[in-house]
Amino acid sequence: MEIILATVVLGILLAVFIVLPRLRSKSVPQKRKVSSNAQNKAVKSYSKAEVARHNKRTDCWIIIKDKVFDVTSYVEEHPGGDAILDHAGDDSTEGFYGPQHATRVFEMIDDFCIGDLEI
Ligand code: HEM
Repeated sequence: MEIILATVVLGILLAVFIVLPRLRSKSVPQKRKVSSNAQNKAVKSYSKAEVARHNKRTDCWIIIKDKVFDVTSYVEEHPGGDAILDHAGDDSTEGFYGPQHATRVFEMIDDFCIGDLEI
């Protein structure tokens, strides 16, 4: 009986002082990491000259309304084919908001945004 009681008390002490603090300390840095990544993403900005260096099929950045998008992974998937490369490394705002794009396309670009254009 005493042995069982001692085991239960030891188990509770272990949970309170060792297992729970570890679980808590693991979750805190994870939260910090996510928020700092999100901040970096929002703050990053690129000059026109930097964007201009990414002007090919295998490395394609475009500018849409003062934001910079890395669409390299989308070039081959683009339903409009190579039209997405017309202004690779440059301002594609006019082409992007052309009549060929349904409004749902405007929501797709967020996934490709890498930052702001330096003004
Ligand atoms: C992130 C950037 C872009 C995305 C996500 C995107 C997406 C799409 C999608 C989904 C379509 C199919 C039509 C639709 O569903 O409305 C399309 C068609 C088209 N896109 Fe884009 N597009 C992008 C950039 C551009 C740019 C910069 C141009 C430049 C002119 C362009 C030109 C076209 C053309 C001409 C079509 C029509 C294809 C056809 O119907 O024959 N797109 N695009």
